[in-house]
Amino acid sequence: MASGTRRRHLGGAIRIMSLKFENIRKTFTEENGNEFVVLDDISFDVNDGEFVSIMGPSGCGKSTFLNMLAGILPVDSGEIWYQGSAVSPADLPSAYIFQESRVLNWRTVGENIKFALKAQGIPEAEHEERITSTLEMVGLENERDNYPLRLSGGMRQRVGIARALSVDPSILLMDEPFSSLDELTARQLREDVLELWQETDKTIIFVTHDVSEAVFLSDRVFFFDTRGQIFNRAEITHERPREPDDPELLETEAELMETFFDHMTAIQ
Ligand SMILES: Nc1ncnc2c1ncn2[C@@H]1O[C@H](COP(=O)(O)OP(=O)(O)OP(=O)(O)O)[C@@H](O)[C@H]1O
Repeated sequence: MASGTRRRHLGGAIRIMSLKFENIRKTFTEENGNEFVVLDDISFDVNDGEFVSIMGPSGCGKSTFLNMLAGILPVDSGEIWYQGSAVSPADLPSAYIFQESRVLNWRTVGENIKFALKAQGIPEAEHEERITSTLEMVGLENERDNYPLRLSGGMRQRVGIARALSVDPSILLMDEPFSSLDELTARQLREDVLELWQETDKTIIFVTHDVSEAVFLSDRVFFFDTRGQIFNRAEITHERPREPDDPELLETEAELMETFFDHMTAIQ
């Protein structure tokens, strides 16, 4: 993947708020009929081309939030604004990258991407170019005719990324995409995703429960708690490119973890 230069979104001259969530609320009903609140009054905005992470403990509603943005789950109440208009999730130009790549094992890598292109109604005439270019972007140009089960976990996740990129979404929704990979592979993929982000200028909303991953990747990190609220909005101002083991990044991680534990203890 080629390296690219990138404007800085935060603190730089260009800062366009494109996506806004207002008072998003979600409840589920338990088997006994009791309703419980998963997300309560979630409000934040995301700048065009920004990399934001949603961080929080297991069960705090991170995936639920992303699933609502993807239209997989209905939003109970609240509004989503995109480029100045109130929209429904179906109107968001987004693509989802799941924790498990969710590729179709009985189709080749190329066919998996074609499947996504057809599902999105992309004209047939564009398929060839899109398949070729997105496989090149993720370094899988030689695997087009291979089947996913013959690929490593990291490569399968790259197929998932290529499939998402192939429909050219403005917004990428990523739900713990590297959590099932070994740390070396995850590190490589984090760097590759950052390069792709820099080259393509996508807006990324990334869910993780790993604070070091959030700090390494993000412009801002929104911390959700078990009451379904945002309790910390952290701007990560470290220069890019970043090194995962940079002592300054580690210091930021430690500070955020302390804030996190203090808060979780306080609300227990
Ligand atoms: N469809 C559903 N029906 C009922 N309850 C649900 C449903 N989906 C999620 N939940 C519950 O909502 C809560 C939030 O789940 P969610 O998967 O969003 O959490 P999460 O923060 O992504 O957790 P993790 O990091 O473990 O993936 C959990 O208590 C979960 O059991």
